[in-house]
Amino acid sequence: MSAPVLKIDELVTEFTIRGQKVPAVRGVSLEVKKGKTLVVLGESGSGKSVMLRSIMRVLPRGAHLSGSITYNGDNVLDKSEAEMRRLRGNWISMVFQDSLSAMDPLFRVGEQVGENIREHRRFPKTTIRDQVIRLFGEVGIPSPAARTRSYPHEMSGGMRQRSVIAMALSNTPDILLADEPTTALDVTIQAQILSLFKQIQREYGMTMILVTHDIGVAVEMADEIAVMYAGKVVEYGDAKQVLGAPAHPYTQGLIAATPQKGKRGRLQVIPGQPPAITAMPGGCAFASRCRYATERCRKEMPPHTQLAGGHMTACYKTEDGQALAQLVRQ
Ligand SMILES: Nc1ncnc2c1ncn2[C@@H]1O[C@H](COP(=O)(O)OP(=O)(O)OP(=O)(O)O)[C@@H](O)[C@H]1O
Repeated sequence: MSAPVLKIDELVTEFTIRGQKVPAVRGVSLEVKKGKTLVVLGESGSGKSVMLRSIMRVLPRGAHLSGSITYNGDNVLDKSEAEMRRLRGNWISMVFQDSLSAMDPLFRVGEQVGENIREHRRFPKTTIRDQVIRLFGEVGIPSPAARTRSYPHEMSGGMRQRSVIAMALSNTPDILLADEPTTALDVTIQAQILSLFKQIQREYGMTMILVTHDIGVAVEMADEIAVMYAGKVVEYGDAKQVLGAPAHPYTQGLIAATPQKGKRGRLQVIPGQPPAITAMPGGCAFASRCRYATERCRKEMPPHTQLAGGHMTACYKTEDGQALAQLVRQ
């Protein structure tokens, strides 16, 4: 089995809200293997983006990080800001949902991609220009040489997202972090961008962490899946296991709420809302929405239970289920 390229251990990310430290990420441990895609799945507000931004250390002032994020044997959290600048956009790159705000409206897109190369490499101007044109061609932008001279607002959403991807790839990073990279795009463009990611991954052997709330994207892209709820990973494992035999009631609910090909009938929406980070309950944060919840779930946070094949879940139902299975076997 290949070693993890990136390993996150007990990551806690806190914000200061009205003078109080409030965690948005509450002890996340994850790893991603070379050339593989880890999809982080969960509803809005579950802490997916904050977790991804914690890896890059691009968080608002006052945010506090603890735990460890190991990349190339070093803890990213121990690096100086100068070391982080060398890492960002060079070894680890990020693509955000909103391509318009990812680009400066005042500069031509080609210049912005070129600038990202110049920041990290001492290449002559003409080499950089050629590289930008090559990158634009690679990400499927038609007439790449002409397009490098466009301003962001002159491009369609899909083309602009392609140029953001070109920027993220410009220094052939080891790891690409993508935060809802297709959410703002219409369905056909979404499919094109996802297949572009796959193609790039094959060609560059790149490792990816992709954040999404869309199970369809997870089905399409994931080697492994981490399901996040209220700042914690509640289920983690091989994509086929997590999607095919979801163990956590939240994952089961997410899947039941997703339209499936060839299946008719009403979708089962998960009732209620996730708790706000300022009002986190003591036990399992999903308990108030879970039809299996017991008193114990409301009082104590269930520990991680290992299932077969590295599949993990944090739910007393599974733990009790396993205990029952053991009793039956005895
Ligand atoms: N700068 C901040 N200050 C205070 N709270 C924040 C800050 N940024 C994010 N949060 C809170 O942290 C929680 C997690 O947010 P996050 O953006 O990671 O969720 P998400 O799962 O990525 O959802 P979405 O898909 O809506 O972005 C939310 O409750 C959010 O309000």
